[in-house]
Amino acid sequence: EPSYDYIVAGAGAAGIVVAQRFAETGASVLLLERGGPSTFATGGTSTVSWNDTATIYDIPAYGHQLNFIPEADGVWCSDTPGLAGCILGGGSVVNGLQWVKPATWDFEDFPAGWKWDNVATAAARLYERNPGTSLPSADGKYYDQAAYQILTKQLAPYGWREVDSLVEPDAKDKTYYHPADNVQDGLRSGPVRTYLPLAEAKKNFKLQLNTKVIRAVRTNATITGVEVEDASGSRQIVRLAQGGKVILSAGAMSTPRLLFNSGIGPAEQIRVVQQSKTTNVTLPDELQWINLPVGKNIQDHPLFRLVWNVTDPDLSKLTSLSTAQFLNPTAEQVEQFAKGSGPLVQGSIRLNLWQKITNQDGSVRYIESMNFVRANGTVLMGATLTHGADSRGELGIYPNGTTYFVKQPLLQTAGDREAVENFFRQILDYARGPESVLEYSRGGRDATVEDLWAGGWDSARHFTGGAAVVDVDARVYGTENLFVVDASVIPSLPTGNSMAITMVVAERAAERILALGKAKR
Ligand SMILES: Cc1cc2nc3c(=O)[nH]c(=O)nc-3n(C[C@H](O)[C@H](O)[C@H](O)COP(=O)(O)OP(=O)(O)OC[C@H]3O[C@@H](n4cnc5c(N)ncnc54)[C@H](O)[C@@H]3O)c2cc1C
Repeated sequence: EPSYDYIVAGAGAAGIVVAQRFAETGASVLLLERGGPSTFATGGTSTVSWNDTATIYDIPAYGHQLNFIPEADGVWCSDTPGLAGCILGGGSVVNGLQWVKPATWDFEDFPAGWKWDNVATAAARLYERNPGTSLPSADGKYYDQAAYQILTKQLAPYGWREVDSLVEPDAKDKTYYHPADNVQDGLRSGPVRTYLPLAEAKKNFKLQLNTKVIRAVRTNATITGVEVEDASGSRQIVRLAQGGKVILSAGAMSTPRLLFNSGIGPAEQIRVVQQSKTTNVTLPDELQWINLPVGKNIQDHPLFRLVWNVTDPDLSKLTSLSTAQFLNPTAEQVEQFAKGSGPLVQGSIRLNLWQKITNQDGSVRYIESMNFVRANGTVLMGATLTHGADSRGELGIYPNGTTYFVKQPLLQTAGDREAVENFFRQILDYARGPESVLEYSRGGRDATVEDLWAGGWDSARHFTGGAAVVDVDARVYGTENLFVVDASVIPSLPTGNSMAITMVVAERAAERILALGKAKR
C-alpha cells in the first residue's frame, strides 16, 4: 500500500498550489478531489457545440453564465449552504474570473509572520505564474463596452481616477478600471492551468479525482492518514508516510466539516457527527476531541444588485450582448475566440469601481462594485461591502453531513449597514446631479436609500474564515501534522474578490510548511 509525504484534501484555488509546491521538492504528494475533470486539458467533456477543444469552464465569458448552462448543473457542492464548486479547480473554474490582487492592508489582521511584508515574495511567485490581464483579447481591443462608457460618464464630474489594478492594487478609493480577468491565451487561467500541469509532470505527484475525503485519521495529536470515499461509496484509509502531513484545502464551506469529522471543533458540532445515523464517521475518543472555534467567524461580501436606467439619449442607444447571445455566438465571435480574441475571451464584468467609506465613528470599510449591462438601456451594479466589514457568521453541521449557517454572515452590524447607506446616498446624489446619465430603476430621480435597500442583498460567494484555527505555519492547534490551507484561514474580509488572496495564502503556507522539514521514510 502506498503512503505519502503530503496528502492534500481538495484541488481548488489553494489545494493545487500547495500540492504543486510540495511536489516540486521531490516529496510524494497525493491530491484528492471529490469532483471530476473540468477544463478540456484535464479531460473535461462538457465541450461547447461551437468548439470541440473548449469546455464550458475554459471559456472566460461563461464564468457568470454557468447557471444558465445545463451541463454545469452537477458542479455545485450539494452539501454546503453557500455556492461552491465541487469539481477539479473548485471555485477557480466556476467563478467570475475577477482577478483582484489583494491590497497590502488585506493582511493587517493576519498573525505576525503573515503581514504584507512577509507574504510579498509569495505573492510575486504567484503573479509570475498567474498574472491575470486587464486586456484579455489578443487583438488589443475591448468588446461589449456599454457599461464602461455609461459609468465613466456618470463618474466623470466627481474626481474618480482610472487605474490599472494589476499595477496599483492599493488604489482602491474613488478608482475604477477595466477589470483584471483571470485569462491567459484566451482561456480561463487559474491553478488548473498555471500550477497543475507542473505537478502532473512529476512522477512523485498523484491526482485522484472523484474521491471524497471524509476525515483525517487521528490519534491524539498525530494524523496517520485520511479516510476517503470513492464514487461508488466505498471507503478506505490512505496512509501518510512517517512524519508526513495532511493539508485540508476543501474551501471555507467544506473544510469545517472535515475538521468536525476529525473530532476538532466545538463539542456541540462534533456531537452531531457522533450521533448521526447516516454519515458513518469514526471519531476519535471523546477525550481526544480538540475544542477549537471551527465554523465561527465565517465572513462574506454582501452583494447588492442595483439596476439603473440610462437617461442619456445617446448612451441609451448602446447595446450589449445578452446571455443568449453569449451562449449562441456568431460565426465571427467563434472565429475570434479561436484566435484568442473577441467578447468570448473576456469575463463578464465591464468596469470595477472602488471606494473607501469612513463611518461616523472613524471606522473604515471598502465598497467594490462589479458592473455590466444585462438589458439594453440599463446598467447593473453588483456592489459589495468588503474589507473592514465586521459581520461574522457561524457554520455548523447537520446529521446528514451538510454544513449550514448557524448564523448568517452578512450585514449583522450597524457599522456595516451604515457604510452601505453612505455609499447608497452618494450614488443617489450622483444620479441627481446635473450631468447624471442614470436614474435608479425603482423611484427614478426621486429614489431614496430605502429604494436601494428594497432590492435586498445576496452572498457574493467570497467566503472566508471558519477555520482560522491554525498557527503561523498553518498547522491546526493541538495537532502535530494537520494543516489548513484555503480561504477558511483568512481572518478578515479582503478588499476584493477572494481567489487571488487565497492563492497568495497558499504560496506562503507552502513556504512555511516546507520549512518544517521533510517526512522521514
Ligand atoms: C460562483 C462563484 C463566483 C466567484 N467569483 C469570483 C471571482 O470572480 N473572483 C474571485 O477572486 N473569486 C471569486 N469567487 C471566490 C473564489 O472562487 C474562492 O474564494 C476560491 O476558489 C476559494 O479557494 P479555496 O481553495 O478556499 O476553495 P475552492 O476553490 O472552493 O476549492 C475547494 C476544493 O475542495 C474540493 N472538496 C471539497 N470537499 C472535499 C472533500 N471532502 N474531499 C475532497 N475534495 C473536496 C472541492 O471540490 C474544490 O475543488 C467566486 C466563487 C463562486 C462560488
